[in-house]
Amino acid sequence: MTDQPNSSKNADSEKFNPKEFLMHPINYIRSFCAAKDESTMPHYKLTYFDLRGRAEVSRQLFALAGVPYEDNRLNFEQWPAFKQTTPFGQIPLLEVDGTMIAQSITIARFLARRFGYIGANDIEAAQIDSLADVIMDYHNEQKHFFPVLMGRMPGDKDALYKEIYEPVRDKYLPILVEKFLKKNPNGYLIGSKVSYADLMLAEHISVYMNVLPNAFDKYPELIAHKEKVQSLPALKQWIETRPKTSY
Ligand SMILES: N[C@@H](CCC(=O)N[C@@H](CS)C(=O)NCC(=O)O)C(=O)O
Repeated sequence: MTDQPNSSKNADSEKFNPKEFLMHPINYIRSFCAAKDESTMPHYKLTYFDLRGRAEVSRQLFALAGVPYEDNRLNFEQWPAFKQTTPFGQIPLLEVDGTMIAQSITIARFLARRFGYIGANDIEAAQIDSLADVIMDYHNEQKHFFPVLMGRMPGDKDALYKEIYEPVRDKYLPILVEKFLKKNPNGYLIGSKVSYADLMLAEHISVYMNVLPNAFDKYPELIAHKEKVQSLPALKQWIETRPKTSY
């Protein structure tokens, strides 16, 4: 997208046409607003590998909000050169009209705030942020298991499941179930609308269930939560049509 077509489009859309307005006032106002929205919409570019991984929650937020973005997926040959251009040498990276924002949870939180997936007020937002942080603690405590589970690193998957995954799972997940899901009749972690923390949790359950179908048998509430979140129409459509990757 260049500046030139946008600015001329904007100028055209701002020329008031009284005849058209009197004939079709509602349509006229609608198309005026649409042209204005399009011309002022930021350009979003989200760069990551061709994986769901740390970019998927942000991609899901774009899908839920119906906001267009550039889903830039690098292959491993492209990575070394791109790495030099990033603030911290890692991806995901979000560019908003060229300004770089790094760190997956920061990106997700930023989009959630912009698009309205971070609770109904600042108290709910803080609770949702704390849940996102605790979900990251949970991921970090079992980070040596995940690459082995996915076959990316050698190791005894069954032994690590018992030694690392089960204790970490049973330390964190009951808290999410008992203190949040069971207490909220809306079926989300917090409040009455899906949040980016719900997306983080549902994505984790979904990735693990593909490889470990019985991993959450003890926690049917988490499976129900994943189904509820991933059945939201815009999200369902994204999940059905997104590039197919194992995680
Ligand atoms: N805390 C960072 C971690 C980012 C991270 O570990 N990115 C990995 C891909 S998942 C990466 O860029 N690896 C390539 C490298 O470090 O050269 C975040 O959540 O964004």
